[in-house]
Amino acid sequence: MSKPVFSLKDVVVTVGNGIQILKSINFDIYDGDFITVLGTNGAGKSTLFNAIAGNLAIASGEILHHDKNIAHETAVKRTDYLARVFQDPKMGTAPRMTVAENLLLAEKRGSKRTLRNRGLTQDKLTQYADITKVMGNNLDSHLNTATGDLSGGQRQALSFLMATRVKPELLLLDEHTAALDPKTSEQLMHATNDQVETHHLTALMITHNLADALKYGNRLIILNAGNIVLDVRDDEKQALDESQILKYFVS
Ligand SMILES: Nc1ncnc2c1ncn2[C@@H]1O[C@H](COP(=O)(O)OP(=O)(O)OP(=O)(O)O)[C@@H](O)[C@H]1O
Repeated sequence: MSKPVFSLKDVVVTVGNGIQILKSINFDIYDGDFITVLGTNGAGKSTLFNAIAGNLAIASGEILHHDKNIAHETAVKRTDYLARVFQDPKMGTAPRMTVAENLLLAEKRGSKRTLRNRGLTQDKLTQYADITKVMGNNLDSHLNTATGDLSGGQRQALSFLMATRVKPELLLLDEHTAALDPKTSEQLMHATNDQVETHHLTALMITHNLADALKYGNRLIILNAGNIVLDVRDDEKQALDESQILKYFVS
């Protein structure tokens, strides 16, 4: 196996009273891994994402990005190579800007973000119509619509496209379909999987949907009480069923 893109080495996160909410987490993320992340409420899934993204300081350990320890890099610096989509459709998009303007802004990830030179040429609009169309939810008809006027599903699809407009080395999907109705959620999940496969994205996806966690991705991680209690890939993951997974959901 090639070298990992990211490695977590003995990562510990504590809160004020010294309680460890992540306890010596170790795992490697390889190029093209699509890892579904499960665990009970309070298991530490969001904390893990916050630690990787730099929104939460780690107490000890290392987070390596191509062998460089980034544990002390700011969250903003880490957006040069990481992107995240949140559960809340209101996060990740600017509500008063149009869909096209948000996509243009997303192209500036890693460089200074400004819309001074808006650059929304006809070519760009055609390109944006193509990339939004593949999400399959009519977002392509709303390129000039203010983002705040979109449905939750369209807004999440836009957040996804923005997070991947400049291909991140790691995409963090933080229950990104959880706030949507079942049909819209399933539709976005399909589109997500298509995009991950088409663009060979490397992604971690938190979900409480066991069926999705089993169906999608090449690898599955289960967290419990701040520990990784299961980390399986490929055939071993394929062989799992929901009842086997539920055994790891102990509180
Ligand atoms: N800043 C904080 N201060 C104190 N406790 C915290 C803090 N952040 C998280 N915790 C606690 O750490 C534990 C892990 O929380 P976390 O949000 O990572 O869990 P989770 O697996 O994402 O849960 P959920 O599925 O409910 O979103 C919880 O017990 C939570 O209360």
